[in-house]
Amino acid sequence: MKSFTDLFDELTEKATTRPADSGTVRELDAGVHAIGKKIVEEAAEVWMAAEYETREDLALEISQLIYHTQVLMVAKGLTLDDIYAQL
Ligand SMILES: N=c1c2ncn([C@@H]3O[C@H](COP(=O)(O)OP(=O)(O)OP(=O)(O)O)[C@@H](O)[C@H]3O)c2ncn1[C@@H]1O[C@H](COP(=O)(O)O)[C@@H](O)[C@H]1O
Repeated sequence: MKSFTDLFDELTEKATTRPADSGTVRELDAGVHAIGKKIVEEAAEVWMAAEYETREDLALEISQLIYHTQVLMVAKGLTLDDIYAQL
């Protein structure tokens, strides 16, 4: 099982090593505007899943929202500590 920190470390590594088959690299290359749109899309899917779908569906949508949010963090050079400082 992967933790929030594990995923962030993995995405940071992908941004550095830039493997050709990485969706994260493709998303980073698409830019902040495109990543922001994914976040809005996933946030809406989280909302809809919470209202109308199963707990499992909701967990999946939340995981995707976390993923795209972390991609945005990497794109903008934010660290986990930058976020923890605001919690
Ligand atoms: N956790 C995720 C993850 N969650 C969501 N996604 C992406 O978000 C998409 C889901 O969005 P949608 O619901 O819109 O599904 P979709 O419409 O089929 O996707 P798109 O057409 O929009 O690409 C997936 O297709 C993935 O592209 C993720 N992509 C990668 N990860 C993890 O990130 C790590 C690095 O991945 P790579 O960079 O691809 O190696 C790995 O551990 C992966 O498991």
